[in-house]
Order: sequence, then C-alpha cells, then structure tokens
Amino acid sequence: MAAISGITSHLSFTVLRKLLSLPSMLTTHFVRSTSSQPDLQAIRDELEKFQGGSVDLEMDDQSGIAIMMLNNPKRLNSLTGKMMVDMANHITALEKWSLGKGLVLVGASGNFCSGGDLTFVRKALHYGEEMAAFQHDTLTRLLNLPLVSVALLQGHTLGGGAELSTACDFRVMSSSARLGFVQIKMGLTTGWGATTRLVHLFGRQKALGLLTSAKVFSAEEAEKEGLVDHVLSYALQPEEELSVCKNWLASNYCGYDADLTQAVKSSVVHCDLSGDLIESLRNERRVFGQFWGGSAQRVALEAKIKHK
Ligand SMILES: CC[C@H](C(=O)O)C(=O)SCCNC(=O)CCNC(=O)[C@H](O)C(C)(C)COP(=O)(O)OP(=O)(O)OC[C@H]1O[C@@H](n2cnc3c(N)ncnc32)[C@H](O)[C@@H]1OP(=O)(O)O
Repeated sequence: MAAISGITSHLSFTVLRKLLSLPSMLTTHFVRSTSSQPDLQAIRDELEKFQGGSVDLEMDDQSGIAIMMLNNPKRLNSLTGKMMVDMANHITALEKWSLGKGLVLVGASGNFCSGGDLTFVRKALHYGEEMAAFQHDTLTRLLNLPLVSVALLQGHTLGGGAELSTACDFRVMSSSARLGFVQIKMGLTTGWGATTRLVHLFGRQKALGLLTSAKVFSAEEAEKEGLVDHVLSYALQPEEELSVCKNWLASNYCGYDADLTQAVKSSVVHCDLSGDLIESLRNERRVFGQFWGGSAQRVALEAKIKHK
C-alpha cells in the first residue's frame, strides 16, 4: 500500500477506505465469512479424525529458536487433518513463548511439504471450506507470531506446501528444491490463504502469474524471481541444511534480546494489519516508551558501541 504522508492525506485515505469499505489486507483475527462464523473447535475435532503423520515442535530456550517439523515423510510431509491440528496447537504454544526469537518450519527427511495429503483430500471433499477456515486461522497466527520465522524449502514444496511457505517471514531454499503453486492444475484455487498473502508479498501481477501458471520453480529460478530470500550451497547434505538455516536465522535476525525482537515483530505486524498510519505510529510510540531508559539501552550506552 503506497506510503501516505501527512495527516490530511491520512484522513482522506481513512474516509476513502471506509467509503470503499476496503477490507484490511490481513487481520489479526480469523477473517469471518459473511454467511457464518466457523466453529473452529468443531472443525478441529473433525480434522483430528483424519490421522497420519505429525507436526513436532522443539523450543530451545537457550537460543530462542524453535524448530517445527512436518513429519509425514513417506508421503513427502503432505498434511493430514491431524497434522493441521498439531500445527495449530504448536502455534498457540509459540504465541506464549517469552524466550522466543525465531522459528524454522521444516519438513522431515529433506523434503518440505507436497501439499494436502491426497488420501485426506479425497476423504474430506465434503469439508473444504471448513478445512480452509481452520488453516486460514492457523496460518494467519503463524505469520503474526512475535518471532522471526523462516521456511526451509527442501525437496518438494507444492500446492498447500507452497502456501505454508508464504506464512513465514522468510524462505530459504535448498539448491535442488522445487517450489510451485499447483492448485489450478488440481482443479482448485488456494485453500490455505496463499492468494491473499502472495498479493501482499509480491503484488497483484506476480501473484496472479504464480497462481495461473502453476509453474514449478527451481531454486535458481525462485531466487531470480524473488520468491525466496536465500539459496543454500549445493555442497550441503539435507541434514546439514537445517543447521545452516537455523544459523542463518540466528545470525541475521535473532541476535538480540527476545523481548526486543518480539517487540519489533509485533510492531511490524500491527502496522501491516492496521492499515492506519496514525494508529500504527501511536502503537510504535507506545512500544518505544517501553524500552527508552530501560536496562538494554543503559547497557548499550555504557558500552560506547561503534557500529562499524
Ligand atoms: C489446500 C491444499 C491443496 C489442495 O488440497 O488443494 C493441495 O496441496 S493438493 C496436493 C498438491 N500436491 C500434489 O498434488 C503433489 C502430488 N505428488 C507429486 O506430484 C509427486 O509425488 C512429487 C512431484 C511431489 C514427487 O514425485 P516423486 O516421483 O519424486 O515421488 P512419488 O510421487 O513416488 O512420491 C513419494 C511418495 O509420496 C506420496 N505423496 C507425494 N505427494 C503426496 C501428497 N500430496 N499426498 C499424499 N501422498 C503423497 C506418493 O504417493 C508416494 O507414496 P507411494 O506410497 O509410493 O505412492
């Protein structure tokens, strides 16, 4: 959304926005359908019946970085209903993790995720909008976690797997991996919110191209298109790539106190969601006031840091 300066422009924008009743691009709360409010608890109970695989979470208080692993390797980590519920539960735990700074979303056995588990998909053809409602809520919460998140794309990242990758702040890709939004080839549009996130991430034209072409990108092509933030060296083995990705996250984006890292991410999310510059600046001032004169600032001043 183009930057708007000045109070008057802002007021006219706010009025225009209300007149056009433009929906905010992303919301902190699950986007409620006009027809009814999905009962997420009932959907959770139903999805849980579709067993297979798991999503596992390791939270390392020492480093402040958690690893969330999609664990259905015989089926290339495609997601069953039970795995969707596992992921939602882990995100609830991460929302409360006071020592958290970062999250790596990875698939087991050197493969990210090849989308919805087609056995689950075939059994749940009556349950599409409910599944989508649950996944929209989960992936919006994932994207808005007060942590810096990165998806490690190895092997195949297809369909819903590609959608999962858009619900992280960054994407790191293995040099031999492939990434594609193939839903249109499956007779579908996106079911887990990626259309909204792709337009927000890359703009309308690029989002439209990704979704209508169903192109499957190599790592080199994905990097050239700006779809991923870093491509790993060819020399690495799959098991080495997770450790390299965790170090990439730690050294680039999780080098400072957890409370500061969480405050910065939360302010970025607040601005992104509010679509109201005055409100966002008000929130930013409130957060700034929490740290000004605090211990971290006093230690930094004492250290006479030179930012060379
Ligand atoms: C909202 C979600 C969205 C939707 O529902 O609309 C979707 O994500 S739909 C699913 C989109 N994904 C796919 O269509 C991927 C289908 N699979 C493939 O294209 C290939 O498996 C590929 C390219 C990922 C890998 O091919 P390769 O030849 O290297 O391996 P295999 O095909 O032999 O796969 C190994 C093993 O994994 C099983 N598998 C792979 N993907 C899925 C999946 N999505 N669901 C369930 N099982 C999957 C595959 O069947 C093989 O198992 P096997 O027992 O040997 O048959």
